Amino acid sequence: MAAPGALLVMGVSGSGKSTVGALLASELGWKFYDADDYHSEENRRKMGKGIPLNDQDRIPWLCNLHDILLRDVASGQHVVLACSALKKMYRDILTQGKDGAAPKCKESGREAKWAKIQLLVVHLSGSFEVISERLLKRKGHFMPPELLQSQFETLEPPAAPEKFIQISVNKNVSEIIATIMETLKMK
Ligand SMILES: Nc1ncnc2c1ncn2[C@@H]1O[C@H](COP(=O)(O)OP(=O)(O)O)[C@@H](O)[C@H]1O
Ligand SMILES: O=C(O)[C@H](O)[C@@H](O)[C@H](O)[C@H](O)COP(=O)(O)O
Repeated sequence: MAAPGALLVMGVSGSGKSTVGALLASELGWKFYDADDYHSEENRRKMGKGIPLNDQDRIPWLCNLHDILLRDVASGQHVVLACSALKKMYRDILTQGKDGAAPKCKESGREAKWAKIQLLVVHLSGSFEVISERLLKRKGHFMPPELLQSQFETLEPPAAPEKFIQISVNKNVSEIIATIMETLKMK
């Protein structure tokens, strides 16, 4: 795989995407996007009420993120995106835009350009017990811990041909960052 232009840090709520993604971007000098910041008010309200999002809620959000990434990567900017991206279809929308969401992504005509972009997926993986414990301690976040079960049910871990690495959330943040940096050096 050629050096990735974009890196997706994915996983269920509370797996450490925002923490790891922000630190990693700062270490690499890459631009950082946290997908949490791009949810509509409606999506936030829904999650806040303890109702899991469905495909319909997530597709426009993912298309918007795709458009943002496409614009950056096309201009030579390297990016780290922290995003749940729980299903394979969601990751396909992030990378290809059009696939699975043809009429909804504004930039869908440009996927030929995107096809050349290398995306490395970093899956932060852990047990329900460890992650729920972290969520119960986390303060000031709109996502209620009760939604974690549905996140695990929705999760489709990345698999070949996706370019991915899986890292255990049991490692501390520095170890996780070091593993990702090592992987990037080998690309
Ligand atoms: N590897 C880790 N080890 C211990 N605690 C972590 C680790 N990664 C994240 N945390 C903590 O777990 C909580 C959830 O992390 P966060 O980055 O908000 O996850 P996400 O963005 O996936 O929802 C935060 O309180 C964070 O400080
Ligand atoms: O796809 C979704 O259902 C949401 O994106 C969700 O997975 C995400 O986790 C929330 O944005 C909460 O934010 P945290 O992941 O930071 O808890």
